Amino acid sequence: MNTMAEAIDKTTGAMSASELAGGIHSRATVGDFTVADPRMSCRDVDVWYGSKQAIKGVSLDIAQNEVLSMIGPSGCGKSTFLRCLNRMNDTIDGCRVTGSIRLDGQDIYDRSLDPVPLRARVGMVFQKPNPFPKSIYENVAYGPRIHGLTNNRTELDALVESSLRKAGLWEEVKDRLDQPGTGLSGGQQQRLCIARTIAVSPEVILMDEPCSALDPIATAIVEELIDELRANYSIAIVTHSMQQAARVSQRTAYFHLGDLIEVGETNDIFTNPRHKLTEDYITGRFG
Ligand SMILES: Nc1ncnc2c1ncn2[C@@H]1O[C@H](COP(=O)(O)OP(=O)(O)OP(=O)(O)O)[C@@H](O)[C@H]1O
Repeated sequence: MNTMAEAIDKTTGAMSASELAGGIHSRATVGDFTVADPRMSCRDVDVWYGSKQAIKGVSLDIAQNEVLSMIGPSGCGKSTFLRCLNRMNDTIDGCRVTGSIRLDGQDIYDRSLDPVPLRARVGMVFQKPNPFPKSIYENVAYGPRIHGLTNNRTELDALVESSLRKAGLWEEVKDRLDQPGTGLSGGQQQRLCIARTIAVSPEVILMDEPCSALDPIATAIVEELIDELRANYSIAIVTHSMQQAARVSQRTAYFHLGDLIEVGETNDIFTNPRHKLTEDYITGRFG
């Protein structure tokens, strides 16, 4: 719990009534967490694993056509917050999410909303490439098939091709579409997973340390791809690499012990952090 003096010191905006009354459970975020034209809007999001609070009152927008990176020391809640954005936390026993998360204005936690189509609209790419034990073609075709996105084999073939092209993998696999996805290199497998995500027409792509299992060359290819994908999607990426955050993202959010400490233009965060905790982290004094 912060002292009032600390809380005021860390606050750029007005303090809420509950904060003034001493009921502070989260640190106020430094920087503007809103954007003019949000694709996703999160407000006062708390996440609990049983009695342990992993995310504390986080508010954050994700813009159209931006890459937002989420950084912070291990255990600060980056992945937990990312998983809230497509209700992946629903699958974890004892995990409870409160607050509001909207996609194009729609509350994604509304009881009437089916999380399965939501996870097509807000797709996820994981740390370790996880192709299905099926052919390259089937890895990409699976989603469109279960979501009924195409009417016939010709349309499905075209969708598989366009998804693999957008993921920058088509030229490398077009002559072996019937071979197992698991037979590709790590970097190719990750691009296959990105193609699989793209195939179901997402609006947002969540990436949880997508390059941590890749070598530097495969990382560079995926980073280039992330930049290209921004033209069509909103992307939120969790990364341990500050260099990667600086290379791929336009805005950066710094988390610490479940709080969103600071958010702003990536360049500003890395060259002129406003919060001491952000500065300590990016200068390597912490984390
Ligand atoms: N399934 C779970 N059950 C209980 N606690 C969990 C679970 N997943 C995460 N936590 C806890 O929630 C907190 C935030 O974890 P999270 O994995 O979101 O952090 P992170 O910033 O992504 O960490 P890292 O960078 O190490 O991946 C940690 O204290 C973690 O131990």
